[in-house]
Amino acid sequence: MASLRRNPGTALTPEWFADIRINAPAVERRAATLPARRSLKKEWQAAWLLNAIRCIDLTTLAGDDTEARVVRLCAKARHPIAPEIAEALGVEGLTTGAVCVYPTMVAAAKRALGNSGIPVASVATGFPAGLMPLDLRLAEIRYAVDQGADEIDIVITRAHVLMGEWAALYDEISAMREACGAARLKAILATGDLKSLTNVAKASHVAMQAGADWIKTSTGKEGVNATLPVSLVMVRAIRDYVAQTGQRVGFKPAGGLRTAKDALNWQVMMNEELGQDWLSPDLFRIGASSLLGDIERQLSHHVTGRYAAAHRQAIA
Ligand SMILES: O=C[C@H](O)COP(=O)(O)O
Repeated sequence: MASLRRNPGTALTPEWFADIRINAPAVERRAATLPARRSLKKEWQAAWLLNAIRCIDLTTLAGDDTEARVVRLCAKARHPIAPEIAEALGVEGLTTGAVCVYPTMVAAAKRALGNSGIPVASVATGFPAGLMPLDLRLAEIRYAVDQGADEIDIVITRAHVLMGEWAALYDEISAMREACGAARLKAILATGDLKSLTNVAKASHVAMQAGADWIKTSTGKEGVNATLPVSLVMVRAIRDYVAQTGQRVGFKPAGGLRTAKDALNWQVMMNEELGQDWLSPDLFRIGASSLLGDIERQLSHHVTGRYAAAHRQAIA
């Protein structure tokens, strides 16, 4: 079995990020060109949307989550588009990139996904705020892994970023990575809480130096979650890290990606900033709970020429 990509991390190396100053207006101008700059040809749009589906971490992270809802979510992850649409598009075996749930739902997801090969991601470390003693946060990671989680989406202590306590941030993420064992780690930066794009860039570097396998924008619970400007800053930090270490790190925008157009925009950015390799589930995931519905609607229209009136069974 091919070994999964891991980021070994480095020693904390402040000189690689201490002098970063992000020119926010310039980033915002560049991000604003993405949706307009590249109108994908119609026949290519379907292919890009299918690619987005295989990169989705299909997510339910709600206080009223039930095992039944998780079972329905996993069924959707295994068969994300209607059979007749898949057949018309000549697609077989399409699944989402992963399923993302709370720790106590991991076992149900593992059972429901069976031998599909779809990874289960679990949030942990006191999601979404992370304000718990470190030993309890590490215990939660170990619990999720013991339940069968293949990936752990951790949240960082935002105060470490806001106070510039980079060693403390590095140490906590390193400890979390160790607690993950064989499970891969996604570091949620909660960028909507970080006050500046410069802080987002620095936190991205520290998370990668501490061994994060992906860096992720948001929990989906902040006031502002994934945006194209923030994503641009994070993927450029990844580009710097690859140049500094030769190690590849994945990117996961999460929170508020709802439309097929969002899926196209983020993929155009990934392709233009990092290259085609970053359009694979190993290096790109979209954390989303409702995006798949709009992609399905667009694919159905692509095949039939009309929008499905009553959309397929909702998950929730
Ligand atoms: O990580 C996943 C996010 O919580 C999903 O956010 P969403 O419900 O806005 O798609």
